[in-house]
Amino acid sequence: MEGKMPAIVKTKPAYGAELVEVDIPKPGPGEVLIKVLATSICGTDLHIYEWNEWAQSRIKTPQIMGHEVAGEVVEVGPGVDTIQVGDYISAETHIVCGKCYACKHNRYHVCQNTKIFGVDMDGVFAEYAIVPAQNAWKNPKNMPPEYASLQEPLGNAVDTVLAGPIVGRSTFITGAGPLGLLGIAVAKAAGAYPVIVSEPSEFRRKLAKKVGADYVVNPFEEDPVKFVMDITDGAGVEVFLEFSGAPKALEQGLQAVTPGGRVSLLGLFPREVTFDVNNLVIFKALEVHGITGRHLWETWYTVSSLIQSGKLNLDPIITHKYNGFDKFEEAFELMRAGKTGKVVFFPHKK
Ligand SMILES: NC(=O)C1=CN([C@@H]2O[C@H](COP(=O)(O)OP(=O)(O)OC[C@H]3O[C@@H](n4cnc5c(N)ncnc54)[C@H](O)[C@@H]3O)[C@@H](O)[C@H]2O)C=CC1
Ligand SMILES: CC(=O)[C@H](N)C(=O)O
Ligand SMILES: [Zn+2]
Ligand SMILES: [Zn+2]
Repeated sequence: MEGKMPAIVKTKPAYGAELVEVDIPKPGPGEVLIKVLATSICGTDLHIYEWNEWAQSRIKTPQIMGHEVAGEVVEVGPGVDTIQVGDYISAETHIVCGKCYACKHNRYHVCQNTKIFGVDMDGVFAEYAIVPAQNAWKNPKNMPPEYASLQEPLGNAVDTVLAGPIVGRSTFITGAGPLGLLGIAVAKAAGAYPVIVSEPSEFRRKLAKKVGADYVVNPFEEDPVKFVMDITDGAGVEVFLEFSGAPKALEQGLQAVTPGGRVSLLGLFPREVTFDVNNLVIFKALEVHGITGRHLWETWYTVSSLIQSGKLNLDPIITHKYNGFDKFEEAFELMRAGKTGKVVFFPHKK
């Protein structure tokens, strides 16, 4: 395929990005070219857009942004025999080596040589994009592209929620950003009850209720730990899921989880965190899980089945849909202001 295409490019090592015409890429050995049908913004894209400390340490400009995607394969590179033209795919963002100690122990999600597209190489905020064939995930033809694009972050949420037993378990979630909202949807679909959500943004507390949260609390106005204890008759919750990356939320969640309960930590903290490990973890004998990426490939099977089951209440989470990329700056600013759930672009819709 020859020609030019619009793409959202991090052109300079500074705040923002630009919509520019770039060459449609050619798939190399082991790669496929997809027509991007839907692509969604992740919190990591926002870090890159804002050009925070982490982004400055990791991103090489100029680079096409984005890593959440659903598309149709339009060209395959040399040596590709698992994927063919016409396949409808999404993509695992972690490109793993298959050779390191972690990969040899089937822990691909923590491969020591992970490269992430849209982070370490050109991404998918464009009309066409390159995906390594080893990272392609085939979608059922009837899965809406906006749902298919959400499978990657849904994978983070699934690994967070389903790190242990959840059916009938009382659950406390801190942070109802896009990922926390997906976590609420997964927890409810998996039978957690009650699901109690702590979130300072009123817009996102309302979204959390729409997605299925049983209780919501504003941690900036009332003590979420007391709120949880009142609901659980002083026992605390069986499960604490951290989706905010706020140090205070972490401490509150560890106080709110019942002794012997379990904890999943997905949120990334802005700096090192100090808290009373002896009394909040050790003497409570908590089971604590660090969550990153997605288990390859079982998490993708779980996500796809959950979406096809119709039990995931995703529609309230997709708050903004844009045809083309023209209004991408509006999209990023709204997300930055915490006034969105998931934001999806449809590059070919006019
Ligand atoms: N471990 C991993 O593999 C990945 C981790 N992440 C991280 O997961 C986190 C969630 O991602 P997004 O939803 O996109 O982030 P986000 O920043 O949009 O959402 C975080 C939410 O936490 C809320 N919050 C802030 N302080 C709080 C407090 N004290 N108590 C309760 N809620 C509070 C904010 O209002 C916001 O709605 C981020 O830290 C992100 O960097 C994202 C992708 C992958
Ligand atoms: C880097 C990312 O934001 C990505 N969603 C991931 O799972 O690693
Ligand atoms: Zn992401
Ligand atoms: Zn590896």
